Amino acid sequence: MTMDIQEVILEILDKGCADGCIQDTRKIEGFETVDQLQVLGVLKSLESKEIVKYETIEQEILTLTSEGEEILENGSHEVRLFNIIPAQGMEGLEISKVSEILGASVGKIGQGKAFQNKWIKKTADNKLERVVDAVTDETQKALALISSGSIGDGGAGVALDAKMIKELKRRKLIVGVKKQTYKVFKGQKYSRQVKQEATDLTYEMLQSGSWKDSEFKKFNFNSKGIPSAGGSIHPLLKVMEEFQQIFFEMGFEEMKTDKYVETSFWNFDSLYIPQQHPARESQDTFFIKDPQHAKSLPDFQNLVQQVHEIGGFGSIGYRYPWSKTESQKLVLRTHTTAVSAYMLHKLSKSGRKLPMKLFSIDRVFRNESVDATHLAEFHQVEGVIADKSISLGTLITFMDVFFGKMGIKKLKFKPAYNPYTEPSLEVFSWHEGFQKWVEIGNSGIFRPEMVRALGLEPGVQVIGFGLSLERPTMIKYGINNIRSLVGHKVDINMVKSNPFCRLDKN
Ligand SMILES: N[C@@H](Cc1ccccc1)C(=O)O
Repeated sequence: MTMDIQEVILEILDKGCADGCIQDTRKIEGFETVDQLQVLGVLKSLESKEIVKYETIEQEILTLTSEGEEILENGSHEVRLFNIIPAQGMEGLEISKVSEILGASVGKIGQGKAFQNKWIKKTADNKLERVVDAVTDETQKALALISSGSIGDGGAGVALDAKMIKELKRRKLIVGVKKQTYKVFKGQKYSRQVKQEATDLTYEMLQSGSWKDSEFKKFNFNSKGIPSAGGSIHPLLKVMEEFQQIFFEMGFEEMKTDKYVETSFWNFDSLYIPQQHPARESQDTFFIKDPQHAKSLPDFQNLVQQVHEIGGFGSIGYRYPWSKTESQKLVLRTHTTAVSAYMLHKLSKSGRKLPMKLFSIDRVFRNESVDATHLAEFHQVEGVIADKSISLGTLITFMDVFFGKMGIKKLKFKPAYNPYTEPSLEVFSWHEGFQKWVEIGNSGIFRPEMVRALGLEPGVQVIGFGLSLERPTMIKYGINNIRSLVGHKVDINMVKSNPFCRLDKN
């Protein structure tokens, strides 16, 4: 049977009941087979529109067991026992006869109860005699009440107290199941007709003016919302964006880093890295097989060659024969400093005003053995500043500000070596979580052999620093294997479920 639950409830409320409410939704005519959960759904929806109010009542529904049913039909054991004993004044019944007439179990329980109720007594010659005239079968009556579902109405005149129910349960004549039922009242906005609530203000409503009389569905601020099915931003990209933001805040311009293949010239020679440097060997660098060499080199190659071979700008150079073919070798760039060198040259040639503040965040490649924290490719975050009267103090102050914006307050610098910077500083930060100093980057003041050859004027200094993007991302997202962050083993769910993070947390 399909029944409009809402319609029935509203109809009853409309007619009005004793105190204007429905006492028990379970007792509504025709609701015997209706699931109260369905009723609850209707009540909730009506309540949200303030059409009804309701209270939940925890109710114990009692049902008879098969033994209970049997007693309902034949009477209780004790009454059946009482009934086979002759009336008062007459000779009693021999105990041994009891089980013959009633069966062992009924007889035994019946005797126990009848003695307890002081209905019978035992004579010296093992006979049972009545002590009272007549008895009423309270058990059977209680079961009849339970069976008819009229408990609580008090109609039959038998008080079915908690003690009796407990006793019937103990005797396994009834079982109780906890269920919920509802008491329903008219709400403040009670109406027989339920208006369909609008969920959106539409163009049509505005045009026709119907919005004035429309009821709008309330927002449910507790609703979690539907998880978005579309793309999510990878943690590396989120952290990248945060770095970008810091650079922009500090007045940096982003460099174009879309070429993974560079000449050795830009990757090494222009940075005053000698051609015999171990970083230029194939264990450290990926060389391109086809084509192996760039067709030409920039026009200031002679100056670079000269600085390497005999020096200049106050330097005596490395004093070795510089090879053009070596410089033409194509490589997968090992650092984005290749791009910084290119941009410093290009911008100073075009007469760009100082200071020049440039940054990049992009992929670099190193022929390293891969493990849980190293891949043959990673992302480098790099910044350079060219200006007059820049000193080591400027570099340190800059780093304090830059890393401070990421929430990294405690920095320590350690002297290091780079062929292209002097002095060079390794940057360490105090990691609260790990309770130790962690290396976060590398930095320095670019050597005159490099920046003067690139075309920067005398008196202009350039500071630079670089760090990996993966390291802070792994720390932030608690990822300890780099392969979970980059490459084919990345779990798409990890990408979807990780929120945007701010670098300044822990
Ligand atoms: N190129 C360096 C980073 C760096 C950039 C600029 C100046 C000093 C150091 C590296 O690979 O680690």
